[in-house]
Amino acid sequence: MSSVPDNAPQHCPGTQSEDAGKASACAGCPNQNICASGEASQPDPAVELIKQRLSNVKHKILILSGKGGVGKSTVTSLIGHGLASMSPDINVGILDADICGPSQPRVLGVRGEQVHNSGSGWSPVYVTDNLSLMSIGFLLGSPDDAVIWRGPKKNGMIKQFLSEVDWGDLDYLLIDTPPGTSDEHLSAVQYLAQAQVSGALLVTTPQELSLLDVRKEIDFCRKVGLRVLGVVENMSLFVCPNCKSRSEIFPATSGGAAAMCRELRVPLLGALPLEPRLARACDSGELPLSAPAAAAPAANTHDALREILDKIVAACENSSN
Ligand SMILES: Nc1ncnc2c1ncn2[C@@H]1O[C@H](COP(=O)(O)OP(=O)(O)OP(=O)(O)O)[C@@H](O)[C@H]1O
Repeated sequence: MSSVPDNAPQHCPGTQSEDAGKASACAGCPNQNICASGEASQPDPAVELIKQRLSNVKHKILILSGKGGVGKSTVTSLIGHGLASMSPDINVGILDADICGPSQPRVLGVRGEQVHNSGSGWSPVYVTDNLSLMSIGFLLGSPDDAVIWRGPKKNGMIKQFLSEVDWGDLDYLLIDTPPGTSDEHLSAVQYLAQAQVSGALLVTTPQELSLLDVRKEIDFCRKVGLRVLGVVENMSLFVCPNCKSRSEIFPATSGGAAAMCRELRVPLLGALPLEPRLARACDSGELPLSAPAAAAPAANTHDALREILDKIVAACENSSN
């Protein structure tokens, strides 16, 4: 991974270089003194702390999307609940690291719950017996409060989230990140460097606009050495509940996620339909997979989700072998 900070001048030799802080390019750089002292090349102690903290978590998955609003949080909650529903022995945690728009407490129906801090760290909120959630949403005074933080404060919160939540033993930890590739993503990847992340799962709609941004995410993953577990295409088709006709609400003019995955050689995990019942369940905080039959998503949504879950389980098992 590059050791050149974002705010570095042109021709920066990198913080790990022997010339760090001493090259002519370093003159006037705000980091020059730190680099020259050798401090910048020291590993951040948080990396080791996070490795220890997450040592009881078998599979850690980052959920990324290029664009906002493509359903990343919805898909994260569905996958989390879906994995937890496979067996009461499978323990799943969701870390809502979407610091500027934490929506998991609402989607999972635990808005207004309190998190407690004890000697062993923050306890997450339990959505079901084997599905837990930690979100900055729990720490805000009101759900309508806006979080306006600069980079260092956001990075500090990510570090705290990764190092101070007492998850207990988990089979899967899903880390729901903000849209795009920002400082927070880079920080998360750097903090998780020693924690053996299984990989990243990318969420997109079939629209070219969303796919363009997912291409950037895939490039990001490749640059930081993060394995792409696969892509989920969300809101791909709409099946009319009355006449059963199928429509592409977000047309896949360039072949959708399938064509992109073929071209970039990344796995397509599946496609979830546009399903009004999912949107309604998420708004009301009802877990769609536990909803009564009249409000539950249609069979094709369940089948699509099952296929995605099976592929995630297989990809994670593969990465730990
Ligand atoms: N498959 C789907 N069918 C119907 N509605 C959906 C589907 N997926 C997501 N939605 C709805 O789309 C809206 C946006 O979803 P969501 O909040 O999950 O997106 P997001 O990518 O996490 O957004 P952001 O990045 O801005 O937080 C929500 O109202 C959600 O209920």
